[in-house]
Amino acid sequence: MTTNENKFQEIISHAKEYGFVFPSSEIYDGLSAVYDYGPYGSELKKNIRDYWWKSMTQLNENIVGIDAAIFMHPTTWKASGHVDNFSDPMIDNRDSNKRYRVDHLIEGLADKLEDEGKNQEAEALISEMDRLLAAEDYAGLKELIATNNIVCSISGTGNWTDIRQFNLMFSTQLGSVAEDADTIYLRPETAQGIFVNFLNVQKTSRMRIPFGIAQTGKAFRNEIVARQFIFRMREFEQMEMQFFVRPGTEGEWYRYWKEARLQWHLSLGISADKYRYHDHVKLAHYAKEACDIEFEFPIGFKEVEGIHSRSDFDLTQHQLFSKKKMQYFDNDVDPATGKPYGNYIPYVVETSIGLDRMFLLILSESYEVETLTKDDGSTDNRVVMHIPAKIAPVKLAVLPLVKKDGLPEIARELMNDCKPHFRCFYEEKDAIGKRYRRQDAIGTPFCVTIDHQTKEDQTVTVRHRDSMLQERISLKDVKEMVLKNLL
Ligand SMILES: Nc1ncnc2c1ncn2[C@@H]1O[C@H](COP(=O)(O)OP(=O)(O)OP(=O)(O)O)[C@@H](O)[C@H]1O
Repeated sequence: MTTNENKFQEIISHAKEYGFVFPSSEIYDGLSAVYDYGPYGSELKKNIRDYWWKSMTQLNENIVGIDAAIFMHPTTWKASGHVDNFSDPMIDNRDSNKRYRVDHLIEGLADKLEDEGKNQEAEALISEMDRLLAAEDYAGLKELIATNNIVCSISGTGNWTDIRQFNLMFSTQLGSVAEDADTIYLRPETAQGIFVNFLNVQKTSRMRIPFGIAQTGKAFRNEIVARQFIFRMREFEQMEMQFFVRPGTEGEWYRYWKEARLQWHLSLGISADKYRYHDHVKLAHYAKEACDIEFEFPIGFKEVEGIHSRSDFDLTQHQLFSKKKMQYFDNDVDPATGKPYGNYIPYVVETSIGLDRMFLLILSESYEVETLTKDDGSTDNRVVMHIPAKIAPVKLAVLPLVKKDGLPEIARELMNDCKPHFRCFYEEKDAIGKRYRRQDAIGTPFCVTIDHQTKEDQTVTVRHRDSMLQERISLKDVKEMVLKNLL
């Protein structure tokens, strides 16, 4: 295992040990690529979702939110193209019976070439793969796998089947009697709930173009190669925003959101050199332009968010299949004609980020095993999660130094004062150093210790997670100090 793979495994263990993420139904040995979030994980996940929601809806007056159902009329998915097109080319190894996504198999070789410093060869391989995928040339792709001697990691052989398409949607039955029941799908993306509600939202919120609709919620994909922890799950959560614009302005809005979304990531204090854009060569069936924002996970640079210029594809399709007009009347005057722009189907620029992937990004970026040198020269390790304060599961730990002498009462009073404003944690048990370490491991940015001096001068010790520096501040200033750091 490489150092990075080790780090990834350590993060997975840490996430479980400290109540961030558990395998789903673990007592039955888990369910592949499905995970549950524990006490600290569910707080962190909620905080990331809230941070996204606020930045999209509260800070943009022209973006409103919705919360659409997971089940949708089955025709939705015919109109959107998912029934016919939402599939990945797959290939099976005849000796191990293991199934691979073709792009993952080829990317695996490209990663290996990059590790060996053969960057040009890796780039050539990826660009040839993109070309063949765009042309849907499956014989060509199989040939590419063969000429590059790509073998199955289990059997070690290149005994491959032909490449086939595999649809990723989960289906189920709506209705109680099997014969009458309709096949419906668990939504594979949240976007379609926005498109079918486009006019409901536009009319009720009296939005004028350009405007956006944001939504967070579960999506389901029967991923064939589901691995890498919460990076690729079968049930996951998306945070999507569809921005409706006048045709002809989509290029400028695409560039705007491409930049704005990267800035959102950087606003969490994550270093810019951990990010890069990946512009798509092979475009999805609806896209005019598309790119991914990639982050350097311990398993390499990978997509965390997609920005897609989707043209008027989705609304046009829904108009066609539902026979309901999906048009907008624009009474702004076109300077070229001197007349209103009139009726049209808006173009759409979408930003789509996986909440679980963003969660993994935060874990990967925050996790550190620090070696500390003690006064006597010996060393010790501390595991610390440098989670940005504004999304940390717990913001403040309140720790009376001892369980007596009136200190718990003062600590409880502070808890009661802070609790309504942010998540606090109270603990009396164990030596103070041990308590600090437990808070480091879940990423609590501030610990406050109430000691005997507090009774005399109303001051407390604040201990900062990242620097481990301690300072004495007035008891009455604690709440404001924390709040200031959450902005
Ligand atoms: N199986 C999954 N598990 C977790 N998150 C996912 C999964 N599929 C997609 N996402 C998240 O949703 C976002 C938007 O979905 P989109 O359809 O653009 O992904 P995608 O391009 O199909 O992803 P990938 O190429 O990794 O399969 C992705 O950037 C990712 O963060």
